[in-house]
Amino acid sequence: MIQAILAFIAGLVAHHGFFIRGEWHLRIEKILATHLLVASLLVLLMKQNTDAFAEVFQSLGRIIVFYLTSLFGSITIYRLFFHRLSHFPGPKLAAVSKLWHVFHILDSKNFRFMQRIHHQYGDFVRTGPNEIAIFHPDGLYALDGWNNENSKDVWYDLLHPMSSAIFTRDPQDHKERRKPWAQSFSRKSMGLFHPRIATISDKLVRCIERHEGEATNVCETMRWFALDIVGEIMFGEDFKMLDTQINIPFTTHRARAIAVLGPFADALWIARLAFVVLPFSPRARDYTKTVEFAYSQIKERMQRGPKDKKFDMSSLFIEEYHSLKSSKTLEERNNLLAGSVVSAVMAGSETTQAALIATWWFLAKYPTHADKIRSEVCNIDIDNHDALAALPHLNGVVNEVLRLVPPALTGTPRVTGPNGLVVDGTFIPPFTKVVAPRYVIKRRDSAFVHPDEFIPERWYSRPELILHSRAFAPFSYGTRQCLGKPLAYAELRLVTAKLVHLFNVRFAPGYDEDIMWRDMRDQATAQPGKLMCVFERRTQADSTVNVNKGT
Ligand code: HEM
Repeated sequence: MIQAILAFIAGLVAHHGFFIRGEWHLRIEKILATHLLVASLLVLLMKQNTDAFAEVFQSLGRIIVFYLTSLFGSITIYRLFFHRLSHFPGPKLAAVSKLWHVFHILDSKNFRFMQRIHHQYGDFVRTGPNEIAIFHPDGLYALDGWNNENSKDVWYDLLHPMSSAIFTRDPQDHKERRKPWAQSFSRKSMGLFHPRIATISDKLVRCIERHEGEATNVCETMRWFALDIVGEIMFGEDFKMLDTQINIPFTTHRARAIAVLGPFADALWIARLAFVVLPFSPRARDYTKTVEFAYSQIKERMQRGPKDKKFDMSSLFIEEYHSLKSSKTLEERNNLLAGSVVSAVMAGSETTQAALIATWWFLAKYPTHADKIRSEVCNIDIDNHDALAALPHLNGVVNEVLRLVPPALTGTPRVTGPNGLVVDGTFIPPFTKVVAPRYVIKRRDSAFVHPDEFIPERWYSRPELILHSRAFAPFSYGTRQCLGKPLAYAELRLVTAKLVHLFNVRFAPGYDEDIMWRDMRDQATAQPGKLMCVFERRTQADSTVNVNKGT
């Protein structure tokens, strides 16, 4: 009996003395080890009083049951009735444990799940024990707008111990780490990159021409393009995927590694626990291989120097690596270098790839928009980025795609500052995890008229269809906004303009156009489902038809 009482008290102490305070996701190994150690000590102690192992393990089992009952009982009661978020609406089980959310998004469809939650519970919903999802159109600005006090959530320890501008949670470090990225995408650097992006877009054209008139796997082709661009910009040399039309092994490892993020991104400790317990599991190996690939590329680049003396992002990361020699250890610098490369490869390809796939879905579905772009590009130099940036319909299409399929579908969680956060009169207490699900917010009818419809004109000739411009923000706001935005826009404009100019596009015969939506996964970035299209080279006659139609 005394054992049971002590175990019960230990459960209460563990909750109120430890788990209720601070962050534990990075100490999961220690928590596990400590519990195993205590259990072993208990076995040794009990073994002194009896020789019967069965009796010892029976007692241990009883202690564990009492300990866990009191620990989780205390957690449940506290979270349901005494937590400062208990007055927010939301599913009761979500308030008790994040596992409830994880269970509902095992299919990696968090963006759809969040939409259902919003419809059921409104603008501010408790989606986790210490988490509020903000669906109000002001949500994105409230999280990242200028002068906000919010910080990055534990999600950003995803690559720990690796780090980068994207993943560092320390505001001062973040400021410093942004510098090489900002320089990479400055006007001057972009001026050097534009001709190289144009060269790779020509490779894309040739790649599509090889399958002209046949069904093209758009997801695969756009993945090759996006990764070849990253290779070129990052290392001064593309991965030759458009040339060979073969996936490098990295793509498979990466796809399997990020699949873990679909259900577990918001419960990072589960993924960490699984990696600790099963370090040789296929998923853990995929993650390791993904990181190893990125690291091997940068090490090779360090040894060989810049390719043909071309400027690349690596030169800035390598410069940063050397400049930190006196302030960081070798291990820290290696972790920063590897983290920066992994971040660049992921952020630079997964996002644009998703937007490009969605672009071809919309243009195959609504060919009149392709015609409108054609009429804009027929008299300009398509490789001239400034000229493309000035075309209203082209940019309307790009923005409308980013609105309806934001490459960061949900994500970018924050923690409110010491003064909490007020959004539309609702006070969210200090140190609460907050998330503003992009996909849902961008489809709110209080933000956009006919929110589910594809209307590129809203971005130039029909501004009355935008009710709440702050709900857009596909690249986020403020000091944490996307640094790759100039590169992303350059790719999206150029590929859309060039392919539309040269090809007619339609869905492949027999292709079910719902598949891209139905199979879309939310794995930190959007992973659209399969898209099969036919690209047919345009002839002079096509152009004449369009001119006659006045498109
Ligand atoms: C359509 C394409 C893209 C979209 C929609 C997009 C979106 C975003 C968003 C929403 C964030 C904020 C993330 C957060 O707070 O955690 C972000 C950050 C970032 N993105 Fe992008 N991105 C795109 C392309 C790119 C590209 C091509 C690169 C460069 C290789 C890039 C580099 C970055 C970096 C470095 C950050 C971190 C900024 C910071 O925290 O200071 N992105 N992006």
